[in-house]
Amino acid sequence: MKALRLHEVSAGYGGKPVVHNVSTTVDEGGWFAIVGPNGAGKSTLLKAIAGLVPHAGTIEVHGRAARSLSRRERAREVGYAPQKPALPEGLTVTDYTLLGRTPHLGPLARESAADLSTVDDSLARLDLAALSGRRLGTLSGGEAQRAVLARVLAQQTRLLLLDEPTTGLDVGHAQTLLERLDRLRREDGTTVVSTLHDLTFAAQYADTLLLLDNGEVAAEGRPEDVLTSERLRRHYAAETEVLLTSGGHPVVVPLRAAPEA
Ligand SMILES: Nc1ncnc2c1ncn2[C@@H]1O[C@H](COP(=O)(O)OP(=O)(O)OP(=O)(O)O)[C@@H](O)[C@H]1O
Repeated sequence: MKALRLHEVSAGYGGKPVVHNVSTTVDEGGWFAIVGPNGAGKSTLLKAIAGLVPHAGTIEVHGRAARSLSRRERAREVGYAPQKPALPEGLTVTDYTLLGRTPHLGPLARESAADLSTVDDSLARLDLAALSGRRLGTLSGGEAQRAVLARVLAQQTRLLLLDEPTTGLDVGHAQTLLERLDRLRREDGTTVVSTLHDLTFAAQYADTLLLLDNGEVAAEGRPEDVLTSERLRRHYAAETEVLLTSGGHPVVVPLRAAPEA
């Protein structure tokens, strides 16, 4: 089964689409990265899939029309981590992560021992156990980013929508985070759909890239097929050289202009 199926999806704000006619499918257990220049519509497309922005066309999540899902049903199917989350500063990391269990709580809205154990597991997976009692307002940017992911992991959905999950992380923390997500994907069969600005990271982790420009699909396919210096010039106005790692993954190197004589 496909985790996600989009057919001629348009989405935008105030009735004005900024994403136009996107059709694609995402395999269950795959990692699908949406890339493209600033303002291309990447976040808007993710928000449309998460049900936060209205859309035209069809979005199916695990074979069910997204429009037909109640909020609670959707929250059990789809976990969404925004690029700029509004964090309640006074909540502890544990209490915030526990919010991820909300769609699973029974009528009395009391969390069970199993819910608490899921929270502990999510915190451990993101290396946050030592910070579990800290208030969100006291965390560094990278720690707060991990807390947001812990809440989404605690939601235990089969599909994760992650908007720039490595924003504000240094190369080591970004790599560790992407490795953790990759492990989750391999161990639990979770599907990851993420936007990623770092094309070299995107090429390392995603099996498919969707290149959006001006709200339209400019290219889609394997990273080594999508990332060409010609496309990066056309869609990003960037001069680059695309190298290959020994493992065959593209590496995008920005080139400095030749100094004027
Ligand atoms: N809430 C909003 N109301 C009106 N326009 C918006 C809103 N959010 C985004 N837009 C506009 O929609 C377009 C696409 O924005 P979006 O955030 O989806 O792009 P993006 O590809 O994620 O960009 P970036 O790489 O800069 O994060 C932009 O022109 C942006 O100004």
